[in-house]
Amino acid sequence: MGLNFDHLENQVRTYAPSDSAVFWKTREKFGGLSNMAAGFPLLVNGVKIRTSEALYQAMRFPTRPDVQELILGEISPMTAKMRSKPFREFTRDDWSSVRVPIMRWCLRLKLYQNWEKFGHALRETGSLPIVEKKTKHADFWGAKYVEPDELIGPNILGRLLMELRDDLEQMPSPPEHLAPLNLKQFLLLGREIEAVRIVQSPVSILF
Ligand SMILES: Nc1nc(O)c(N)c(N[C@@H]2O[C@H](COP(=O)(O)O)[C@@H](O)[C@H]2O)n1
Repeated sequence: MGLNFDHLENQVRTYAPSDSAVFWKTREKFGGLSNMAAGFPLLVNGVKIRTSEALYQAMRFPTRPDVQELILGEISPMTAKMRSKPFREFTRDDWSSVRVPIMRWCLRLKLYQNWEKFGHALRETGSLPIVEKKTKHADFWGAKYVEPDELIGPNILGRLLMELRDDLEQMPSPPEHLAPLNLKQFLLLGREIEAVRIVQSPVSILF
């Protein structure tokens, strides 16, 4: 089941935090679900990538391998995100319509290349709604507290994670490859992204 892509930012949802798997800080409960969580390395076109956040931010700039390199070179995922900010005018022009499939692809890769660890993080949520908590704005990816017992927002990241959790239930093992997205300029460091071979990638091997 996929998300309906029409005006996603208007598709606001309401969640009861006490009955949800709410995450924000990476060291807190369910923190492994955050794109900012360390310890879920990725390998794309032979390029080592520390976090799904760094990969997602790099994908904004397919025609700027120099910017991608700066983002991927950052050790902290938050700094990788901050690195992208001065260059946002160079974001691919179709970003608002491709960012959700790109995020979905990043999350799939995070699961397939970190099968046990990320699979466990997803399963640990049981059947609870998954919600990324926002402290200031209920921006596109998360939801924010409006009352102590009410989180409201589009929560697109949480919804993609729930979709992935549903898919995981049907998958006894990771696939051998993750297909690239059928997008123009799906590039990493100047090379078209190919089908990603799924390697299990403990941090100690990669970094
Ligand atoms: N500012 C911030 N701090 C965190 O700890 C976060 N988890 C997030 N959210 C993540 O930011 C990514 C999208 O950022 P943009 O839409 O490019 O601004 C995405 O991974 C969110 O989950 N933000």
